[in-house]
Amino acid sequence: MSTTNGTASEKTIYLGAFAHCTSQQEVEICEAGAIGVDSDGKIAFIERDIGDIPAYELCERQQGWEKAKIVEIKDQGFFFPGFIDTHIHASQYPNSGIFGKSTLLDWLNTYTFPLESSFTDLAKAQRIYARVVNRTLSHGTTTACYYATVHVEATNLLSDICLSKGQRAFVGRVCMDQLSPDYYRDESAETAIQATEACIAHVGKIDPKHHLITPIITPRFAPSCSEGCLNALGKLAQQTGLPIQTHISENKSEIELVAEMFPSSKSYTDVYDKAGLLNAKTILAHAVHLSPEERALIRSRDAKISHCPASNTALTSGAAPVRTLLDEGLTVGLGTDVSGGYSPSILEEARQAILVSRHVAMVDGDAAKLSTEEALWLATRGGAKVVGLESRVGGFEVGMDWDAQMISLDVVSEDGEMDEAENKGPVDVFMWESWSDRLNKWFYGGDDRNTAAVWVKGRLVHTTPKYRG
Ligand SMILES: Nc1nc2[nH]cnc2c(=O)[nH]1
Ligand SMILES: [Zn+2]
Repeated sequence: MSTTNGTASEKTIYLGAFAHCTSQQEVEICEAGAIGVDSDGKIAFIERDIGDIPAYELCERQQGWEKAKIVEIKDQGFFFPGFIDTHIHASQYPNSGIFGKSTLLDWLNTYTFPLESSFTDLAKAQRIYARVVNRTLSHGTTTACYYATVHVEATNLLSDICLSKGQRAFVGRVCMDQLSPDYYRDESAETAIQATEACIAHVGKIDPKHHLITPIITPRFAPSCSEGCLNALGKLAQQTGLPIQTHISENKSEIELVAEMFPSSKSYTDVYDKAGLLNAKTILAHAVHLSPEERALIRSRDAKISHCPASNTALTSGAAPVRTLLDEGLTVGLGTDVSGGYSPSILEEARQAILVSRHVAMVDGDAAKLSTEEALWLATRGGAKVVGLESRVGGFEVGMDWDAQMISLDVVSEDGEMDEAENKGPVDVFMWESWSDRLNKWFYGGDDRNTAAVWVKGRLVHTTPKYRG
């Protein structure tokens, strides 16, 4: 069950344990915390050790907070920052898990283009987009970078749905004027630009200051865009200052194709750079097979990378060298890449990042291994940097927005029996675990049953029966 509170938030104090990343290697866990969130959704104060002070006393201690609402973690759980999905195709959600043994280029033709082309049907778009936003919220995703389709009306609908359900979103109308089948492509570079401008104008009407929704310029990937289209989108990005998202260096056949199609460019990365599409607001998904020169170019432009390990494994694209990317100073976040990736969960993606890093380590050595802390950092602070919101979301600090999830863990009964009446989560706590153990048990074993409630900018956007606010 999911209920939402569409009203403006009231002053609220969140009581109980909380955890968040304080650096790429460190998670701070406070066992008895109190976080005050003002009616504008911003964190006003954080107390790290309230001991057993009763809630009413805490309210009286903070001037102006006497009448604050209290939301308390009553069982074994903790507050955690909302997840940031830096790369997800909302339109492909119905195909999650359906990819067989395909690889990128045949997967696009077999599964993806037929589904995306059907978004002329607005009733279908409404149903799918409502579901994917509900589903990602239920997994704790408070910010998502969405690819929609080429269709203006359906893309605008996705923006409307994110706004009404309260999810922070970057919404991209997909541009593709060559190579895809006739039934699914932009007629020309000019129509691709006009359609993109129409989607930007729509967001300008529903959320003019981009409080929650931001349009994002979206050339699908180099092979599906003519040079004219890439150049025009680069110009549009420069004129509007809007962010850009695209795919890069995902699959070896794709890279060969780019080399054939753009012979005057030095590399895949150079294609985007020449078109003015490589800057500090560019999000490049995959980045599996980049050369050292390409990584240096990306770094010099301060462009960002969305690591999509589940998709890279499912489509046999390769294992991205995340340790190398991080060591070279590139900014990295996580992307589910639904439906190249099979899951809408960033927690699952973080686990996959760890497992893929183990496979890289089996070839390149132990230094490639990511830790739980690093994967959680990629899922929160790293993602926030990728989308340019690192001062607002991704952690708990005074002045940041309350984009958060309440994680709830179940305690095993004395006799070990399961109470079938309750919708128990998959993580069992025996009460001998340290807080770090609990965090790891959630990380490796948890799912959306453990996400009791979710807030964006202080607004409650998802709850389960486990939430007792
Ligand atoms: N994973 C993935 N790669 C792409 N490259 C171009 N389009 C796509 C897509 O939809 N998914
Ligand atoms: Zn993708």
